[in-house]
Amino acid sequence: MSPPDFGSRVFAGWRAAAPAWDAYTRHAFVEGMRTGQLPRPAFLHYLVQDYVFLVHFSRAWAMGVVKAESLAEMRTAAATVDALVNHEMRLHVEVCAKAGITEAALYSAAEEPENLAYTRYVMDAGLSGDFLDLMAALAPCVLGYGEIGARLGREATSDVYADWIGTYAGEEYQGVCAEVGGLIDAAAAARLGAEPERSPRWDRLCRRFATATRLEVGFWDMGLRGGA
Ligand SMILES: Cc1ncc(C[n+]2csc(CCO)c2C)c(N)n1
Repeated sequence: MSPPDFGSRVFAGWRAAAPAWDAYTRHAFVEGMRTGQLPRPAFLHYLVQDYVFLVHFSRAWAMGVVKAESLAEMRTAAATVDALVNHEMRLHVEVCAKAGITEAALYSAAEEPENLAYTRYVMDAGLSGDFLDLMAALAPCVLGYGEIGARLGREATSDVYADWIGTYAGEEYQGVCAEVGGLIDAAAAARLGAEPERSPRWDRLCRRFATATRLEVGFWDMGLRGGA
């Protein structure tokens, strides 16, 4: 079965040009969640780092509010900041609390280099570019988890990581992906015209997306290391 495009032609084009896409979405860490074989210490290490990741990722979406050039772009970016800081980090807080890790400990966790590299890369894409550059750096994260969640929702053979899988396989998150897919296509059309692939900016946007995808692979690698 071919992976979902979330209604976005631009995402489909960026994904096709990202050599590391399968290494990201079919990483051993993901496979470990699918089968339930992922060691718990690796998952917890990932989750603590991911909490800090989401703090900085929220800042990046807040930059989307700053860089927006329409009210629709501003609304989606502002709603995502709200969803992230007020709702989505709850999974992390609740799972970690059961393992005796407090939210204060999460907030002050030292960032692993792979984590630091990824979030600051995304921030820089927004700082040095426009809204669309920022979206190209954010897209692998948002839509990649949508793709991984949808597949694991169908293919998981264990319920050990059902909370995580359910978060991203669920209708609510799949709806977020469709919204972000629409936002990306509209943002590209507004800036690059009806055939974005023919724009002189296209290759650079593909490279941004491909780099963020490589950084996702590094993030999973870092997670696995935590189980050692
Ligand atoms: C390393 C890493 N990559 C992607 C995500 C997924 N993610 C990040 S923000 C968000 C909500 C919408 O922006 C989602 C689904 C993650 N948690 N950690």
